[in-house]
Amino acid sequence: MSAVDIEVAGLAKRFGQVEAVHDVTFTAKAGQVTGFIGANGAGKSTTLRMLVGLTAPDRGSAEFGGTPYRDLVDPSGTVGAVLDIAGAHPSMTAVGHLRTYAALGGHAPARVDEVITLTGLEPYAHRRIRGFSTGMRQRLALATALLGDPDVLVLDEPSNGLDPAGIMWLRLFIRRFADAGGTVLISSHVLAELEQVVDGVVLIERGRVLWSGSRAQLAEQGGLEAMYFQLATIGELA
Ligand SMILES: Nc1ncnc2c1ncn2[C@@H]1O[C@H](COP(=O)(O)OP(=O)(O)OP(=O)(O)O)[C@@H](O)[C@H]1O
Repeated sequence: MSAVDIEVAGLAKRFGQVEAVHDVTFTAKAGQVTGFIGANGAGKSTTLRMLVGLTAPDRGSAEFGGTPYRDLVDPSGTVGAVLDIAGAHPSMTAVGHLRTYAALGGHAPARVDEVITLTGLEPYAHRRIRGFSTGMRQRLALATALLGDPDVLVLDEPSNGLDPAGIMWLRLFIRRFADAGGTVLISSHVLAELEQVVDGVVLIERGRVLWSGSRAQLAEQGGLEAMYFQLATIGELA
């Protein structure tokens, strides 16, 4: 695994009257899990989509190891993103879906079995996606993102729909990924769940970074929940 930091500088995006992302700057370091937190509508998904070129920013930049996503030589080998779990065709099986994406991405067919094992999809591998629960879809989306054996994972609310065992499994998975040198940027509303796994946190509110810091700095603030409610309230009043 190569060490690839994510560097975001001055990102901004407006949709008509809505300033979804006003000015977002932060770094997510290799070997660390960085939590990206904020209220509904704070601008998390828009920021993550701009990182991987799905939404064009009005201003600012996002780079992976110094290179914007669009200029990466091996995009799927550098960044795996789980941003939207609705994309799989309902009549395909999980294996069929992964084989298609492996072929499209030029990945070895054997990688399909590897990602199925990595994400615990074996029991559902030959079932049609139509009947998948949200948790199964999350695992399939993660498996798809892992096909290229990326150095970086960008995950938007990946624990939505996962049962308690699934949440525990995901936490262990991303911890191991970061401990092996990978970079993880993960958004969530569920503060308690993130607190267990993050090395650092970026808090956004109304499209601006309100606070960012390490796990140790977070502890000085009394933990994630205390910091969040203190600062998010200040942000609302400002
Ligand atoms: N394609 C779009 N067109 C118009 N407005 C949009 C679009 N995408 C996002 N927005 C608006 O931009 C703001 C930020 O949305 P975004 O989805 O980035 O927030 P979020 O922090 O991910 O929220 P949530 O936690 O609810 O997913 C919201 O006001 C949203 O309604």
